[in-house]
Amino acid sequence: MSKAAAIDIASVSKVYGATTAVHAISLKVPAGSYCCLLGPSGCGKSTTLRMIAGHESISSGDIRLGNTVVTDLPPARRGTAMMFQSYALFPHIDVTDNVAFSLKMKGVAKDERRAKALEMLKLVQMDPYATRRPAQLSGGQQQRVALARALITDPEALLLDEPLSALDPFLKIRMRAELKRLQTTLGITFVHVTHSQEEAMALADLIVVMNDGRIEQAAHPREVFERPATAFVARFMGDHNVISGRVTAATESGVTVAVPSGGEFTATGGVREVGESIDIAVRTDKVRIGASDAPGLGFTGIVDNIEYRGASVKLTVSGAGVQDFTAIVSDAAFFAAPVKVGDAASLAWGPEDSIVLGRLDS
Ligand SMILES: Nc1ncnc2c1ncn2[C@@H]1O[C@H](COP(=O)(O)OP(=O)(O)OP(=O)(O)O)[C@@H](O)[C@H]1O
Repeated sequence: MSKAAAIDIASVSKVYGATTAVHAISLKVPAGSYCCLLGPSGCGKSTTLRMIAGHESISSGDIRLGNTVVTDLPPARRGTAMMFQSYALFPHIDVTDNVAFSLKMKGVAKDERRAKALEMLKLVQMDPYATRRPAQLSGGQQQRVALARALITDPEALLLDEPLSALDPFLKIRMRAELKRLQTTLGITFVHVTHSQEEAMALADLIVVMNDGRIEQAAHPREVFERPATAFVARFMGDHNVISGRVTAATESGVTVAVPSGGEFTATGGVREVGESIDIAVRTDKVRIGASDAPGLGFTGIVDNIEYRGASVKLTVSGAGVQDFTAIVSDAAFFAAPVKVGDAASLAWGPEDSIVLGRLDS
């Protein structure tokens, strides 16, 4: 129905007085992709989105939408539409007029704009509510109206700032599926800001992990999960243990790392030099209880905590200079040889489950 545009962010910064909210980030979002900007509060994701939308000026760098440099264009001339966290519907007019509002601003005749609004309401399954006022709708319904209102301008890219954060957990999951369906149906580029890893994993085909105004990693969710680029990404995505230490041996295929007053661990990938301080990551779900059959791929420690999670059991073990190392094992594996808090336990993992994390250069 609409055409999708690629978004090219080239060395874009945002400075507010003494605060640099975004530090010279560069990112290419392919046309028609579902991109999630993910990161903790204050990392600069909303500022980045607002700069794409044109609601925030760009301190330096350029943004292109398709072949057009939009850096200095007003929001309405960029080919983007934005859906805000608070849906900001007009309370005194009905749903149809709310959706038709931007067409009214453009001088489109009443019948034509109401017909187009109804078409958009059908797209989000809200046509039965066309004559209601916003106050007569639930939060989820208001959100659908806000979506229809953003889509009526036929944007090449839809920008969404925490669109699901006001919804209850049940509705959140339903609307998540709706957003994905809409994006697939329309085929346009979506850029969605969220602080939820789960939401980003469920929706995106490009996750951009931000921290302190910089991009730590931009990749497909599977790659972000399987090959986190930095210790920040590994910790933020969860499900990884991060071990810090100094390189004592390095080959082309990997390293050995000594933990201060602790053990030595091996990890694959990432060319590193002896003496460097680095982080390695071990996936929590790849750890098993039992002695390691290779040096550097396990340790023995004391069990600090055990949480039963139904299909799995989460164990926290400290030893070999490593604190609160997490292992998630299947319930069958755990109950075959159960351990208690305070017991000594050996943990082990495979060579491919321990990887070298990169550094954040710059
Ligand atoms: N108008 C402003 N004036 C000064 N500083 C600002 C302004 N807007 C944002 N900032 C600062 O810029 C940084 C990034 O803010 P931003 O809103 O982009 O973060 P965020 O990742 O979207 O956070 P949240 O999830 O809390 O919305 C923060 O340190 C914030 O305090």
